[in-house]
Amino acid sequence: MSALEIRDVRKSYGSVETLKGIDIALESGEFLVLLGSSGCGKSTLLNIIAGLAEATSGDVLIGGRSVLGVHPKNRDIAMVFQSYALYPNLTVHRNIGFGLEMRKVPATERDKAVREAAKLLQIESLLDRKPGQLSGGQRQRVAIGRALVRKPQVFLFDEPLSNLDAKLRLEMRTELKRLHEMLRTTVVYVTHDQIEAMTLASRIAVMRDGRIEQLGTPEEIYNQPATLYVAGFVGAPSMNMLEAAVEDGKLKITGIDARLALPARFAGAASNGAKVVVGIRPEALRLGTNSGAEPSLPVEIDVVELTGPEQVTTARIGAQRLTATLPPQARVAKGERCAFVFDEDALRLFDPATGKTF
Ligand SMILES: Nc1ncnc2c1ncn2[C@@H]1O[C@H](COP(=O)(O)OP(=O)(O)OP(=O)(O)O)[C@@H](O)[C@H]1O
Repeated sequence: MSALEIRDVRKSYGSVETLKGIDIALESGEFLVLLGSSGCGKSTLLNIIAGLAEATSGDVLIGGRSVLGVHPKNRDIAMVFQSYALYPNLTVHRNIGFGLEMRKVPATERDKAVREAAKLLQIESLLDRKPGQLSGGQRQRVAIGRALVRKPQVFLFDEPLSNLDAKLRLEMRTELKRLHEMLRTTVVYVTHDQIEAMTLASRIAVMRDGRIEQLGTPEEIYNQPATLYVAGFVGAPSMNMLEAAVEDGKLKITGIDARLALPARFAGAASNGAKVVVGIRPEALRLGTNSGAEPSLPVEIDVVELTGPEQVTTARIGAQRLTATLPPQARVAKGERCAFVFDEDALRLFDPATGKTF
């Protein structure tokens, strides 16, 4: 039995279909990240799971039970929002215990649960303060504490870190990962931050325009993107995409004479004459020579940006561009002609007509 199952969920606002048939089944303990750009329907889906919005059709099952029509507070879920929604006049202790207080949980039991959560979140010393006396990160911990004490079957997070500054975001991300590894509660987490998705998720659903474009482990999403959209969305700098065509069993990059061998794994899929998009990650490219010993692309260096751990190097290849993340000691200069080499395994091929991988 799945901990959470979403069956062909659709949602329309008037004549606009915001969710166009979403299917997901989560095992207990999974950490699912809904990843996608603004407006793709992530929050709508989360709100439908929470019971804050109603699906136009389809079903949501929590622990094998359909929760359609079930009030949010009876769904055995707890939600953490981007705006922490704490009660400013109540102490941290009462904020964390508020849900339990509403359910008439006796004070001693409540106190025990609050202290347990506070200990997990390392905010025991703050229990007597009011939210106004806390930093952003501490407030977010309180909001998480309030969800924790309910011991729900599923945690729902809606961009919980987006109000924090970069450093704190990173700390809280690690904290969330630690908490999940400890508690192993099923999580659905909405973000548009691909690093958050890659680091936290056991699986990522990349959403686009009301649909799931790809559902897979972070490793699958990164290494085997199913579509050009996914390939471009995950990874920074993003995957290089070169226009090319299949000619006599080779890949001819548009606008230059260079040809690459067509890897055997694509031989049956991409037919002669077919236009293709060649995908290759910036970190798969190295400086090398056009000796023919390994696949190589002739380039002219255009922009070199040292970020500290690497040099993000953008080069021209005909009228197209290629970005390589090179080690800081690589000697490259604007205007230089050289070759980027790579392992054949790193090459991805997409059909520009459908956007899908071959
Ligand atoms: N109550 C509503 N009435 C009408 N349209 C809505 C309503 N709520 C959401 N939408 C629309 O549905 C689409 C999906 O919105 P949703 O908030 O789910 O996207 P999102 O992926 O979470 O985006 P963001 O990252 O910006 O929050 C958007 O086009 C939005 O304008």
